[in-house]
Amino acid sequence: MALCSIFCPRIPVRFRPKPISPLLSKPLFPLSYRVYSSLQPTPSTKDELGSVSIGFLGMGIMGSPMAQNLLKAGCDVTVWNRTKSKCDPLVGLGAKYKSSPEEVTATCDLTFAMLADPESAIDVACGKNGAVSGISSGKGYVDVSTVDAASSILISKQIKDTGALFLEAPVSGSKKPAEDGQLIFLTAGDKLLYEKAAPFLDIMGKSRFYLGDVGNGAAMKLVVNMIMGSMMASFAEGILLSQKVGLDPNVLVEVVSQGAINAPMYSLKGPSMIKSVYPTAFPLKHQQKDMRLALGLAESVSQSTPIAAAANELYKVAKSYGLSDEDFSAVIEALKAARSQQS
Ligand SMILES: NC(=O)C1=CN([C@@H]2O[C@H](COP(=O)(O)OP(=O)(O)OC[C@H]3O[C@@H](n4cnc5c(N)ncnc54)[C@H](OP(=O)(O)O)[C@@H]3O)[C@@H](O)[C@H]2O)C=CC1
Ligand SMILES: O=CCCC(=O)O
Repeated sequence: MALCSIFCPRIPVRFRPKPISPLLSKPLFPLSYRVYSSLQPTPSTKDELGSVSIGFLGMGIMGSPMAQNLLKAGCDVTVWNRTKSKCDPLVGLGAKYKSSPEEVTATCDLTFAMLADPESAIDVACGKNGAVSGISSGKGYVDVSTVDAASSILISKQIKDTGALFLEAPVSGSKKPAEDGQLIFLTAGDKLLYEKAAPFLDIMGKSRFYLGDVGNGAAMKLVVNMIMGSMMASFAEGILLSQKVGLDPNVLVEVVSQGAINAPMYSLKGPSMIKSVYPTAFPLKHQQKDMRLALGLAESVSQSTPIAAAANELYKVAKSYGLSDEDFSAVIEALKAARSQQS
């Protein structure tokens, strides 16, 4: 297929009609699948999909279900995780296992990485026995971790120095959307790799945005999560205030859910927050990391973000209370402690 076809205009994902059913909304072989790479024929059948060997690094809350969806769709998946035991369920489902990121990229055409933070994303890509050591020209590396732009650019440079292609593709959506293949990919980097990875992104997600140069996907993700972190902190304040003035916080959640400020997050997390339980979907430590990185982004362009700065302090307090691995909705505990200290 001619390379120029990669740049043929097509309907941006965000302008596509709303899906009628999950099956209809997620065809296994979307139109974009026709555009693959200059190096390989265009896959168009399930067998051809399985002929691209996929690597997946990081079997955490997000990485495991994402890799599982690729397996379920018939992909040839090889997994690696720092803590090896987390690969066992995937191997049980048919995944192959390699003992280092280097071995994964050496054997796979296209490798995804879903790691905790900038430090781990850089180490897994660029460290000893890292992805860079095994990757080579004709292959691709897609980092779906949430990191800052500088870290992503560093990883991109090292991957591209080998002749391989790089795409950053952090995701919006949490544990359940990851399980349901309903993530939103915020991609940037090599356009050719974006097209090459598209059918696989479409297995794991419901939409994807291509945002241009490496760093733009990271920045978009951080802005989105900065908003989310502030929303959650504000919601936590509201729940506690409603209780303190004698209102039923469950009714507050219901009222919020019917109005213009409704967000699925409130109905999803509110009832458990009221019961002081925080089943982890998005770990609080990662939300605080994202607030910190978003504040750094804001500082780099002298943008004032006082609301996010205040919310970040609450996540830091919650972390100091040992709530790092709880869901980020546990930020409410930081406000409870402040309240009990005052009274
Ligand atoms: N959970 C969520 O709702 C969402 C999370 N994200 C982002 O996705 C990324 C992953 O999140 P999530 O799956 O929830 O996180 P988890 O904490 O569940 O998983 C983190 C992964 O990173 C690995 N890891 C951590 N430190 C290192 C290291 N030093 N070297 C090698 N591997 C390491 C962990 O390995 P090990 O098992 O050995 O600890 C694990 O595989 C984060 O960037 C997060 O911000 C994005 C959207 C939603
Ligand atoms: O980074 C985590 C995002 C969680 C979400 O989008 O629901």
